[in-house]
Amino acid sequence: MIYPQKGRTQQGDEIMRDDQSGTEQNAETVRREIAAFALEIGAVRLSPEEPFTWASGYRMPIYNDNRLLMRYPRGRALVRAGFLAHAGLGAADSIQAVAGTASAGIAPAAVLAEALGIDFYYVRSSVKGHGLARKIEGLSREEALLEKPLAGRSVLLVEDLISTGGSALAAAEALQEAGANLVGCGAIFSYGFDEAPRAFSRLAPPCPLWTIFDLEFLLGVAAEDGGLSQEDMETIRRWREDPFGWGEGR
Ligand SMILES: O=P(O)(O)OC[C@H]1O[C@H](OP(=O)(O)OP(=O)(O)O)[C@H](O)[C@@H]1O
Ligand SMILES: O=C(O)c1cc(=O)[nH]c(=O)[nH]1
Repeated sequence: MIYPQKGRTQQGDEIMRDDQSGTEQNAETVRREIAAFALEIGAVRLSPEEPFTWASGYRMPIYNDNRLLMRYPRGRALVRAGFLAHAGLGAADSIQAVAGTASAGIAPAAVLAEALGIDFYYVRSSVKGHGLARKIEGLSREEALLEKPLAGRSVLLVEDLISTGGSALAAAEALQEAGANLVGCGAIFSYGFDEAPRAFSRLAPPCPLWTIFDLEFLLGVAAEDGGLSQEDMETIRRWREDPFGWGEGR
């Protein structure tokens, strides 16, 4: 058997060594590396001529595919380190479980649950139409018998990406309805639109929303490292003038 050389995409050990420190400096280092890596592997794609349709239905010229980050050992190590470095996880001791949003939030949530050595669930966007007919998967036999299966459990929701925040909000509501004490929602990436915090402000009790990095930060890294072409930077600049109106009539 031929074993692959340990290239950049397979490195991870050195990131994992001190990813528990949770300092701002560490968070900043990981944020830089994850943004640079996302650009390097082509996770950020631009297609103004044939726009992407987002989950919210909007037509947009940009698509950030975090699933590609999860493909690589280095990407998984950076995601793990990014979550662990976040100040919101300073109270990690009080978190009893991580719940991922289906489907792209499942892998990062499982990676984090493993790193913290705690339980893992995932939340479907709708109740499954067959089998156990569940919306929240991973309930123990005992939990499944309860009307509020997650009553009293402190759960962190993990999403891969926040655009309007609608998908994460739906999962958060499902967890709260199941009785969970939702301690926060952490995502790998956010576009930084006002829509997401606005959507989350509807939650009662409130749930802090935070991300490892956002579009503004990614563009800063791209400008310094040349991770995006001038043409792509210009496309993004024009789109950002009116992101939700950009796709009208296209
Ligand atoms: O903030 P929002 O406007 O809700 O958009 C973000 C959501 O869109 C994507 O999921 P998608 O529905 O494409 O499904 P997938 O996770 O199964 O790929 C992404 O994984 C987020 O869940
Ligand atoms: O809003 C979305 O659906 C969306 C945007 C994006 O950039 N990447 C993604 O996976 N989903």
